[in-house]
Amino acid sequence: MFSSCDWFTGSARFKPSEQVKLPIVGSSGNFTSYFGAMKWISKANSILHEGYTKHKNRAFKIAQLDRWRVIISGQELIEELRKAPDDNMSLEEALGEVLKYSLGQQLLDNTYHIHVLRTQLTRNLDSVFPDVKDEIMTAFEEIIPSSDNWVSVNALETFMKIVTRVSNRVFVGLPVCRDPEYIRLNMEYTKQVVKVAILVALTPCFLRPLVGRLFSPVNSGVSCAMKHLGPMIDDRVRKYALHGSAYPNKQNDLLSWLIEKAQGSEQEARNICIRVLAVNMAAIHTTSMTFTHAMFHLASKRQFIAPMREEVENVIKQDGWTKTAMSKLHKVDSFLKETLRFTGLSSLSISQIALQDYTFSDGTFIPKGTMVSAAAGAIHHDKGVYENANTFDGFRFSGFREQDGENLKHQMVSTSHDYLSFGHGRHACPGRFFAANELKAMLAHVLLTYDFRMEIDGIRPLDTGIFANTLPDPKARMLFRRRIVQ
Ligand code: HEM
Repeated sequence: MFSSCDWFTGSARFKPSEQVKLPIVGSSGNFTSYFGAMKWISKANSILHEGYTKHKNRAFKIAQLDRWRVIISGQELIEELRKAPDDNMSLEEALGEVLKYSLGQQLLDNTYHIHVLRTQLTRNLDSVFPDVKDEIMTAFEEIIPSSDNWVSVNALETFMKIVTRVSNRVFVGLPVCRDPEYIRLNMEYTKQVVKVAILVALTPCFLRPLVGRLFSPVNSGVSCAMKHLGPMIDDRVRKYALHGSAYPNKQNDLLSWLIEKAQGSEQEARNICIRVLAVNMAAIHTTSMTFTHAMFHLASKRQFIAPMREEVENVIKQDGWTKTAMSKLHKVDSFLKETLRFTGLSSLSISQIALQDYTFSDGTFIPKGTMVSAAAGAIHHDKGVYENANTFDGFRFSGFREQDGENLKHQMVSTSHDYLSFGHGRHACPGRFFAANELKAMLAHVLLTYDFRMEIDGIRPLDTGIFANTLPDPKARMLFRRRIVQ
């Protein structure tokens, strides 16, 4: 039986799998565990569901090509995992396992950009909202013109372009956020990093550095980003050095916030570009796939359209297009949260690697070097956790929010041990407040501006499962036309 990371020759720091004394789900013999690991690529969701059904609220292990992964569920274990200190259980280490080869070690060694997202980006949501709204209106009108005739578009690609523009209005500002080459760079960079990460996961450990060197998109991505951002960064760094943080005509965007927080060589334009690309990577695919999933649900379950339109019209009439208005869109928020519950992007969450041997309070022993994750997808579809869990109920959470004292708990951004789409705890997604705001504004705009339907009317396209991810059909098309108000 293979040990963690002995996919041909593993790293010595990982202990043999026999020390992970847990029930196995899937195959277990020497040959069959590799077979089981191959099955993980296309059948991860059903393997996880089987494991959860048999071992709910406890731990089990599954075979992956390079290691065993321990899967946990239940309030106690999940709360314990999220509270475990970073020098015991590490997200960076888990991400670094593959991303260090595709994305580079520098981002993992210094994560100040995450702090910037948690603080400046989130605090500035109010002040950047007019830009977000302006970019949503302009991008939609240019990319999906609201004509009297139906216009057919590839949904995922179209939404990704719009999300890239809108996000980058706040990341780097005008005019770069509208530059087609810059948009393509950010869309392709992410795809390339994910492809290389998958290639790395399928490669024997000793060859991984070589695969990273040959295929990592970092150098070419940074060269292209420098063309668009380099002179702007140099100019801002100069002004910042001369006048301090309140220099004249300072733009209120991620680029400025990064420059202010960067220390030493991190202030060099090339290094700032690496951070901007990394934030785009975390933001664009997650947000655009979530929006695509939501639109596929909405176009195939049309009963949710009229109540959300009414809500948006009422709230905008009262508060205008503002961040405050977005926080009052309870039905829209609920619909997006239900999308993340029902078709979450990943069936796993809060993945961490044990940096030291760790024993959970129920006695589950996790040897150093073991990857541990929570069974998010299975929890989200557990009838014991969510009533009618296998039914998409767009207003499930807005209903709860009407009850006394329940308002905040059921917001899209509120994480918990049974809602894990943004992770949970210290490392919960730092961009989720921005993402929720952007997604709500986009959905509200679409509801008021367009009539829309699936190309095959009323039928939600099938999702694709790869590893533990649930991706919306990348080929599916949607039709849009100017909304006819009845
Ligand atoms: C609907 C959209 C999004 C979803 C579903 C999502 C989901 C997640 C999840 C599940 C994690 C891992 C948390 C954990 O393991 O505990 C994460 C981490 C992260 N997300 Fe998001 N995310 C979204 C949007 C964004 C956006 C818009 C940004 C940036 C503006 C962003 C930046 C990040 C970063 C930097 C991390 C790593 C955090 C760390 O290492 O501590 N995400 N996200």
